Amino acid sequence: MSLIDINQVSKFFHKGDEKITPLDNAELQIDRGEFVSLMGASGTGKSTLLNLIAGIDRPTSGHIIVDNVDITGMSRTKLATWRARNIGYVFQTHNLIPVLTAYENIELPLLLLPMNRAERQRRVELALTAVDLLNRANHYPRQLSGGQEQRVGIARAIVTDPTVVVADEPTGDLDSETSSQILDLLQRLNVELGTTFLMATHDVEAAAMAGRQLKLDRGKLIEVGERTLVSMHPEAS
Ligand SMILES: Nc1ncnc2c1ncn2[C@@H]1O[C@H](COP(=O)(O)OP(=O)(O)OP(=O)(O)O)[C@@H](O)[C@H]1O
Repeated sequence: MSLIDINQVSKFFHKGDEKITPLDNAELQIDRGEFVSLMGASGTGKSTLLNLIAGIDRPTSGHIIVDNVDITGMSRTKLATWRARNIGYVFQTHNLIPVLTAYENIELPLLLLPMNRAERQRRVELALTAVDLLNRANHYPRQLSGGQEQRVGIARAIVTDPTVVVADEPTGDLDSETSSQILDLLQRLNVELGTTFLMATHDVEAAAMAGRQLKLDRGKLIEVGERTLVSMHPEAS
């Protein structure tokens, strides 16, 4: 069975008299260890899809199953706990807390889990090492470059070893050189840690580096091009 199963999912919004349908009986299956990119014109519903998979929003109809758990009918409280364990979220603007150091920002999601301090420290140091920022652990966001801030955002997303990392325009705020460094980092984490990624992007080159490319068009998810082996972690089943 797939790691993520989007089963006949629809999502409607009402804007005044207008009914908006970002997802219309959409179908998608993602396997463990895949790196999937998601393109689509502005306003087609990419963020909506990521938010549904992350349990931040709920579908109007259909089912979302993540790692054998149907999250569609979960209560808000259960969903919050589930999200803390299973979802890493990378934002366009990294959303770091300015009064916390890089270390403390990365530690934050672990405080929601039953975990002692020593284990938290071990995980934060591993995540800092993974994004090559161990020497910036005690810096505040304002003391970091844009690319470093995004690397802290990525470390915060992977620190819980989540089932899936959703990334919404992770390079949208960065210059092209820093963008390609961030994309290299995401790809390395996918290969080395086996992390499953779903990344929404407007950047054709960023999308192309994923092993599997999707496009969201009129409420449906369409496969673009061939699926390559790069999208599959060698140890993934
Ligand atoms: N909470 C909401 N209430 C009403 N309409 C919404 C809500 N959230 C999103 N929408 C609408 O749903 C559509 C899809 O929005 P979404 O942000 O998912 O698109 P997107 O593809 O991520 O866009 P972009 O590439 O510009 O970030 C848009 O028309 C948006 O205005």
